[in-house]
Amino acid sequence: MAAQAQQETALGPVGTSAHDSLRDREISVEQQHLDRVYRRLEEKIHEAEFLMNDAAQRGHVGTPGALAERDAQVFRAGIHLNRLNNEFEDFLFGRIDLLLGKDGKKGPDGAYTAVEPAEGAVRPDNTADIAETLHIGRIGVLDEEYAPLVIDWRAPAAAPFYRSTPVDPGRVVRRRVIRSKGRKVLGVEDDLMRPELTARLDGRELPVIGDGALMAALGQARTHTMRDIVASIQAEQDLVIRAPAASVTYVEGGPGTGKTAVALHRAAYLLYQDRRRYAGGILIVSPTPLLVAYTEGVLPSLGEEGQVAIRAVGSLVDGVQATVYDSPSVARAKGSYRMLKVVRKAARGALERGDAPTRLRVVAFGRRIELDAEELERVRRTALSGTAPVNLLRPRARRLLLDALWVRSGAAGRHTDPELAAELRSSFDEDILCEDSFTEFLDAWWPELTPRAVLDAMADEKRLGRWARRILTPGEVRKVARSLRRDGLSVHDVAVLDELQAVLGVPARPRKKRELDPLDQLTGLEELMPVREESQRERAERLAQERTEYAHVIVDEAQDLTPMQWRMIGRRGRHATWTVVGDPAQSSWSDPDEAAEARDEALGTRPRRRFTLTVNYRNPAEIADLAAKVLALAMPGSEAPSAVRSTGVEPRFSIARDALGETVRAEAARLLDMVDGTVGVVVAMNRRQEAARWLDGLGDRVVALGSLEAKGLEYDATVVVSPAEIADESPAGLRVLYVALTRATQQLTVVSGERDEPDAAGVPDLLRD
Ligand SMILES: Nc1ncnc2c1ncn2[C@@H]1O[C@H](COP(=O)(O)OP(=O)(O)OP(=O)(O)O)[C@@H](O)[C@H]1O
Repeated sequence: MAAQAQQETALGPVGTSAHDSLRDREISVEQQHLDRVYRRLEEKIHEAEFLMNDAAQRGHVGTPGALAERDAQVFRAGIHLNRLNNEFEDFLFGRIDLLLGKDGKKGPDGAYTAVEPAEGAVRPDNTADIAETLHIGRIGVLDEEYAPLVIDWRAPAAAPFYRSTPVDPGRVVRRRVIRSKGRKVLGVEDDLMRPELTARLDGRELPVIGDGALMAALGQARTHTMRDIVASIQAEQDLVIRAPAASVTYVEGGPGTGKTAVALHRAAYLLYQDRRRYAGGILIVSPTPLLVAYTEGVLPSLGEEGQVAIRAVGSLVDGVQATVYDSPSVARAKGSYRMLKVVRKAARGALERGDAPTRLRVVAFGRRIELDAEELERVRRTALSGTAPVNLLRPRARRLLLDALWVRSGAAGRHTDPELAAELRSSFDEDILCEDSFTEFLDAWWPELTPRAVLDAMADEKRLGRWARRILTPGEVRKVARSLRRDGLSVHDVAVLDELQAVLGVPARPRKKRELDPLDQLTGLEELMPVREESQRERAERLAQERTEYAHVIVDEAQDLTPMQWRMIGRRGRHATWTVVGDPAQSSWSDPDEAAEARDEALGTRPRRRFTLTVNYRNPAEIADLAAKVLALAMPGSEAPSAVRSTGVEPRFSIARDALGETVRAEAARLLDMVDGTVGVVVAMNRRQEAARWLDGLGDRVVALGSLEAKGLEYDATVVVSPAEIADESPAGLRVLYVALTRATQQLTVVSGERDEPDAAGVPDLLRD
């Protein structure tokens, strides 16, 4: 608003056409710049292609030095081409006009580095000249003279674009967001950071267009994929994105404060800062596959393909994609620290199978020797003592069996001479080891256990009962065993599988010799080479398969992780730096203290850098105010973030008398007519399938979601079905309801059933004052 006022004062009263012509003129100024940028990009693409061809022509032979140089050249050109060829929707999106800086120093990107204006940059009569104009884009582009045509948004010189505010403007006079599609500039929106100044650029007064980019961005209709926020990152968010990578960056903030967006932009920023280091991989852990699908396009739109693996917590183990949810009580048993104890017992106990041999018979020195069940049991117990991974104990078990057979053979006391005794023993062992029956026995009696096989063994209620004695209640044992007999793994089973993998261990196998390209060895750069044919998802999957640990781990919706899940993620970041984002008020986990302990164990003693995000960019105030009522019940005393805008549209309440499905369908259809984008219908988890049927035929702008699946997502409009059902689903139900109520960017309808005890206006008990 300040910007508009300034514009009108500067130009005098203006009619619409004057207004439009000023806007058109400014658009054409930016268009000229964008044309120049594209001309330069084309030159760079030709250059990169030339370099690639030139390098290829140098062939595969040469001195190691020449080959290394060739490879490095191909690498650089490849990265470049990959970036340049990326069709960015709005390649160039920002501009700042700056006062003269304190010193005349330039940074590596060709821009002046000073944050504060030089003395005298503003004259006593509050006039000033613009000394520098910087354009900000998704990647940096230099002109022929190495002057910056576009500054990469992650470069230090771009920071004032995000950090500058009218309260603390630094050198920035005007901040402009440029909207473009392909090569065409469509619009500009300006914010004036120093409204008190009359600033001149090339002798003309600096014009100001529009009333700010943030509101324009927030008002846009939502699709099923998240957009980047690169053109409108706010100052408090920028501090998080650019925080140093070291140790743990811990970010809290209520719904809609941009935690997910910030986490994704931070991944892109870290790669920009230190690409080599993060070639070790960045892992982003997301709560659901729906949120992975929703966010997965953001990094490519920021110019980052590969290097970052975004994975749902149910897909962290290779080859597994769990989407099934356990009932709250089963989830609680499987996710808690108690399960760790059960898993450790199961991993050892799984060797005792009904079909395992109970007698070992061998022939050595021409005699038959036998170990009975009791003896075998004793050997097994001795072998299993301690905590070493079960699969690595097979050689120890074999040795103990040989010892027991040796004792049983009676040959032990035959020689007093130690050398002769040792020789005799070694030929005894050899005799047995080359017998097929011994190896067959060992394979059956001490097989290599897979996590899956042990999990299957846990599905047997009797066996699980033994392993979980005094750890789980009999009721829990029954329910957990039953859940494991169902088809398909649950999200919580995945952490159990991963723990089993750690407890069982993988025995060393003879290594297959990999055929190496000698160039790989020379440079080690093959990991960094962009492979253009691969999509982000394919590359992430490939990288994840190759990797068990990452250089940086970003955890989104961290408040939901169970202790077992923290352990699983912790194993992937033992040497990593971390960014952890979450909101305790949205936690669907019933025991936050236990989860906090597991989190602290995963993060170790690394120092924490804490940030809080305070502004809700998603919900209009009308929806945020309603959700705040549930927050007050779920977490009394905690503060809701303040909504940045208001739409004047109050949430709507509707009562479904006997026809829940029909009412929900009608409300969803109504919202589809009112908004351009998406509609989400959030129901209690056990109504998921039913709800999908209610919406049959309404088109793909509307989706039905279980309450736990709504996590992190957003829609133009939402229908929240029976708050009471959602709240009663689990001990964390009120917090889950808070999540459900905070998904809409424009409109919210609450449908109540009988259980909600709605008043005459349809407002359910839980949402009344
Ligand atoms: N600076 C910004 N400019 C424009 N849009 C923004 C900005 N910050 C956040 N948003 C938008 O606000 C919405 C909420 O952001 P995001 O999903 O990252 O929030 P969140 O804190 O993760 O929310 P939740 O905790 O509810 O999952 C998104 O649509 C995001 O694009």
